[in-house]
Amino acid sequence: MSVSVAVAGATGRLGTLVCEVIEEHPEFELGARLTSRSGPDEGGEAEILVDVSHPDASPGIVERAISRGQRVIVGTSGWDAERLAALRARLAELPGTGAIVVPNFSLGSVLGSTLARIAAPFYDSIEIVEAHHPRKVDSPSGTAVRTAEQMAEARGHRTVEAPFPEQPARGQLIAGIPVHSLRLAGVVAKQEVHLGGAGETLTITHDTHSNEAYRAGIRAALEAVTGLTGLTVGLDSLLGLDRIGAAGETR
Ligand SMILES: NC(=O)C1=CN([C@@H]2O[C@H](COP(=O)(O)OP(=O)(O)OC[C@H]3O[C@@H](n4cnc5c(N)ncnc54)[C@H](OP(=O)(O)O)[C@@H]3O)[C@@H](O)[C@H]2O)C=CC1
Ligand SMILES: O=C(O)C1=N[C@H](C(=O)O)C[C@H](O)C1
Repeated sequence: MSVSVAVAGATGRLGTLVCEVIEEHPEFELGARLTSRSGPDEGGEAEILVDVSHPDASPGIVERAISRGQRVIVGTSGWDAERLAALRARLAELPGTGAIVVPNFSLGSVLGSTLARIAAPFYDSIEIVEAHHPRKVDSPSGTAVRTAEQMAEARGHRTVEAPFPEQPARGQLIAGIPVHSLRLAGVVAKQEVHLGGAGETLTITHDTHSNEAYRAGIRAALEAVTGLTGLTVGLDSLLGLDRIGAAGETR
């Protein structure tokens, strides 16, 4: 018997792809296509809820889903460290529940952020530039926020060079790291992490050329979520990337 999945944000760019992945997968069936006009109880009978809606709506959608016992996959942006901490605490109050928040379903993006995390302790000069299509509703991107937070943590929150409160054109500080956002026709999604040291720079760039980049990650999250309890952030642990570069890791 197939597992029923409800999709919040089903009419959107990402939601359309999520519905396609579910419909093509032999183990899942699309239980509900939810939009901004759906009622709070719609889709409640599904075993899994995928939220790919809007950063402002996402916390409410996720709270309703976990409180009725659904496994949850979140692809919506806006889940910064503060929101993640609140969700982790909430899941701990509801034993047996589980959610995975995936800032970026693309393999290359996850690898790029992992490389940035590994490099972060070795440089004191770090900036992130992200570019997206002009219809993106938020900035900076969820991926850039997550990358900055992971890099800051890897640095033990040691500050980067040149704080600049009086110079807004130098970017928005996220976890102490300047982040710059571009919104440009012709772009799908791009992130550059720039690191500077004595006599050298290192740039880690990832380009998303089409939403096809998200397909495999969506499938991986769907296949994993029923077996997860508590909060999982990113595809890192599903890909075995979370331990690479961590203290004590030798591979
Ligand atoms: N994790 C990842 O890899 C990726 C994440 N994203 C993120 O996914 C989210 C959606 O992006 P995208 O598909 O481009 O956005 P779209 O604007 O194309 O679609 C948004 C969807 O959410 C619904 N929606 C909008 N507002 C609300 C609301 N208040 N309550 C419930 N549903 C609502 C819309 O319904 P309606 O049709 O009624 O307006 C629509 O179905 C963004 O946060 C984006 O950053 C995007 C790509 C990849
Ligand atoms: O809105 C988008 O398009 C994307 N949003 C996510 C983000 O905010 O990081 C993921 C990806 O960059 C595409």
